[in-house]
Amino acid sequence: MSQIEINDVSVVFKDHAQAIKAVSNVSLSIEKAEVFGIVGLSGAGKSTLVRTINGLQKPTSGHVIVDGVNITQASKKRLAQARQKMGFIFQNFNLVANRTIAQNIAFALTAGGYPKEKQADRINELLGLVGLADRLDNYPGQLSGGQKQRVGIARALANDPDILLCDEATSALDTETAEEIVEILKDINERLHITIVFITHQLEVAKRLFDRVAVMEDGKVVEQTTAYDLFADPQSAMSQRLVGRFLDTEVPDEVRFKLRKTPGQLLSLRYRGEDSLDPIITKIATETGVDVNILQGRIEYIQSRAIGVLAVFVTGEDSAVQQAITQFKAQVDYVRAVTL
Ligand SMILES: Nc1ncnc2c1ncn2[C@@H]1O[C@H](COP(=O)(O)OP(=O)(O)OP(=O)(O)O)[C@@H](O)[C@H]1O
Repeated sequence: MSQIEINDVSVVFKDHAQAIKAVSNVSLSIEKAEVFGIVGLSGAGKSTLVRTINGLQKPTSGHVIVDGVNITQASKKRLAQARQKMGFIFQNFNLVANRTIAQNIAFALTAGGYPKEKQADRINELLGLVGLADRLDNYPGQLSGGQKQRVGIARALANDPDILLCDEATSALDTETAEEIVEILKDINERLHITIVFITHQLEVAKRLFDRVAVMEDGKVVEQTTAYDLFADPQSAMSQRLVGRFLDTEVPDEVRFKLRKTPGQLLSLRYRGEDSLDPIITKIATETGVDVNILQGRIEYIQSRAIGVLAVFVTGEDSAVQQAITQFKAQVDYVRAVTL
């Protein structure tokens, strides 16, 4: 059995006369020690779904099992015990402003029944883990956003959880700070083998952190795959939209303007591996009689594997261009005709 089993879960909110189906018949299995991401646009149902894992949100139908415990039907006592084993990291840190960093973490330790006399050592240990051992007497207001989130992580780890649930944990941070937080979480996952479930709309985080990912749209999971395959060959329209924004080559407006005056087709290509597409391009150009101009190209690495990203402009007789597009589609993982 997987560590987290989400079985046919739906959540319906009654808002006056209206019923909002925030989560719609979602089933997911999350394995021990993996980093599982949930991505989607705002309002897709990500937070609501993740809150069913620690019982903060009761499903309207379906059930969630964590480490063999049916969270949906558990008694209050059993649910409280299960929750101790799940740390939660919030977008806005949720630190108590008029308490020191040490006191903020002490709250979590006390809630978890950690012996009072051992708390000071544990707080030092936890803050050491996130590189903030020298800030324990500071107040949250004296820390930067990134530092606050480190405290959020230390607090979430207080009671030795098996699972960390992270709701947009990097979204309030600048890119560089977000990367630092991602590195800390990666390290925690690797060293402590803690399962991480991470909600985000930031594809940069998905690229750096996730092993597997579920894509949500309108309460449903529309795709479930590895992080690499999500980027290399997204299947659903929503995944293509999200990844497209992140991976597509940006052709500058001036170039677009020029290209508009030239009969031809702009193509966005993606392919697995580091090898150059030159031989394929030359072959297609020779066989169909089109010209293929490479406008842009780069290699991205996801889970240490390469994805090539290329923008090419294909010119020639209409039928030859169409033939070339068909050949590209047959030989390259992902091909999208871009409207200029
Ligand atoms: N307590 C609630 N009462 C009524 N509707 C709710 C409640 N919580 C969430 N919703 C609605 O459920 C839908 C899903 O919201 P949810 O917060 O889960 O999405 P999300 O993907 O996490 O988006 P965001 O990233 O913006 O938080 C939205 O339409 C939202 O308005």
